Amino acid sequence: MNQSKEQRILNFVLQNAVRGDPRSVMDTIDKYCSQKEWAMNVGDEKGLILDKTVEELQPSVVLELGTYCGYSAVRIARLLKAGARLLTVEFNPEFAAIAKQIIEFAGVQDKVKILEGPSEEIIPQLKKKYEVDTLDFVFLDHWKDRYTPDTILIQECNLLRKGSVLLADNIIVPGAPEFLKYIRNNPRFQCTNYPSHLEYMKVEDAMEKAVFLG
Ligand SMILES: CCc1ncnc2c1ncn2[C@@H]1O[C@H](/C=C/CNC(=O)c2cc(-c3ccc(F)cc3)cc(O)c2O)[C@@H](O)[C@H]1O
Ligand SMILES: [Mg+2]
Repeated sequence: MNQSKEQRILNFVLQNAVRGDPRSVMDTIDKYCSQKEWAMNVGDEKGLILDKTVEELQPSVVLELGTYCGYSAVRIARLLKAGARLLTVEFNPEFAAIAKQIIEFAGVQDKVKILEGPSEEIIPQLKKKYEVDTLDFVFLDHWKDRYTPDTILIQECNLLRKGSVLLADNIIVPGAPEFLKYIRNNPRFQCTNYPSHLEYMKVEDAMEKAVFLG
């Protein structure tokens, strides 16, 4: 049975990155996906916006929706302070297995927990099953039509506090028009747009940051 693209990305990391070095894992994935096979990692340009948001916030509890191969999980986890943790949600078992190996190879596994399943099932379990009080930071990068229902569900589950930050990828491409309308018209969020480019391409994309006002 021939390999998947994600399996090829994993193999390229195992053969070319430096074990225990998150930066080398990120650079190796970016190299493969810009030179060999495009893949939907947040990439190094939008990744910088993600880095700055995490560094500014110094979050203790982070939720990521859409692990995929674990590129942004490594990106986020490498910046987390001692004791801080990233919960990342992925419902495709093959992608979860690949992400687990990439996260472990990067050496950030102690800060990351992959929660396998659909976000609408996982989010209501965060408080009781995963001992979350509130989320300091949420990175949305899963199916774009799930951004809005999951943002509503996160609020219904009382998982946000004054100052919690949401950061959404792909505001232009593939686009999340319904989310943008929802979040920008919601008085409980203060929004900022960050123009950038689609990972590994010269196509325009953007990220949207939304601070919960409580
Ligand atoms: C049920 C809720 C739910 N629960 C748990 N896990 C879930 C989930 N919904 C999805 N997942 C997982 O998340 C990842 C999906 C991510 C979806 N991302 C894009 O579609 C995307 C596309 C482009 C692009 C493609 C083609 C182009 F031409 C241009 C741009 C660029 C980007 O940066 C992109 O993020 C996968 O691992 C899913 O298994
Ligand atoms: Mg994305």
